[in-house]
Amino acid sequence: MSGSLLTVEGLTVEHPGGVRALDGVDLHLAAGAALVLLGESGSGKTTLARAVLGLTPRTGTVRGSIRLDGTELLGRTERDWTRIRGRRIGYVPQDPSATLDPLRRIGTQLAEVLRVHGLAGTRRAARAAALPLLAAAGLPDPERAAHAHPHELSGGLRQRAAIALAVAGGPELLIADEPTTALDTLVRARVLDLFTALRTERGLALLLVTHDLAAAARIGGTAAVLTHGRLTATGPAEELLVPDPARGPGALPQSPAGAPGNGEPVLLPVGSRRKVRAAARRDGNPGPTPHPAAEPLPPVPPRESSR
Ligand SMILES: Nc1ncnc2c1ncn2[C@@H]1O[C@H](COP(=O)(O)OP(=O)(O)OP(=O)(O)O)[C@@H](O)[C@H]1O
Repeated sequence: MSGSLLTVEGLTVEHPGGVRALDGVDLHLAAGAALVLLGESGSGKTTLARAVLGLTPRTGTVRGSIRLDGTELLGRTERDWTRIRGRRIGYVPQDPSATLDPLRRIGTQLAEVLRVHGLAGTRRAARAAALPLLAAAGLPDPERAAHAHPHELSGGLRQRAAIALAVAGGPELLIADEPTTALDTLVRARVLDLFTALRTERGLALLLVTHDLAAAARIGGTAAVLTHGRLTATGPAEELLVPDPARGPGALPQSPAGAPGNGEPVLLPVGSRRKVRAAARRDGNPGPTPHPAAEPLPPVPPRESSR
């Protein structure tokens, strides 16, 4: 597919014990675009994100193709991956402590990424370059954040620091795996908006893994649904996620299932939205199975403070 930055074709991943976590998955993500990967627990979302990062466990088997800008990623050596991860593909995990070293200052960690990828010649230049990165990630006081150890920041700011680390190498693709699950509602909205800002300002493509439909709606772009390792729906987020008419235009999707406006978002198979909504109006048919409830996210909130 022309214009595709990430192309996944026929991706099948088997874990030991014959667990087929992914089964013939095809996905495309254009440069600068957003793809939200939805699915219930165990549907294979993390397996897919990890496969794109070259992190499938050695005991697993991977078949198919994963191409970044036309270059095959499957079968790369660990040495190749050290140049791809961080530099071409950034990664934001659910828990920022998975990428932030608790014993080192955040500025030092950012400076190291910049130097490893040849983006700053000297330690001093790297430390100076870390500050605009922290500012771009929405840290209100970049100097303070650079001098802080991770535990000195609030959860939301720590996740922002992890995002700064993920984009420090100037990747074209950012993979975020449930990056807001551990955050409270307000902070969650701010961090999601940061991903959108990074896309528009830096042209980053975003692959967001989540089971949170409100988060998916806030990110927009294309949504893809995994069910037991297979892709069961894909299309524009606004087509797959049903907005609640009772809440007015621009409101986050709410489920018409059972009781309209009951606070539960709902995901519809591609092409069925009109049919299902008509049926729901006609006879109270609950329609498709709702995904786990997600709190509605607030509109553009102010920035969080340092602590
Ligand atoms: N290392 C592993 N060894 C064996 N089975 C695994 C391994 N990792 C994942 N699985 C299995 O693969 C399937 C998909 O798991 P995966 O973690 O990708 O799902 P998920 O959609 O990300 O779930 P969650 O939302 O709970 O994180 C599950 O059945 C899981 O138990």
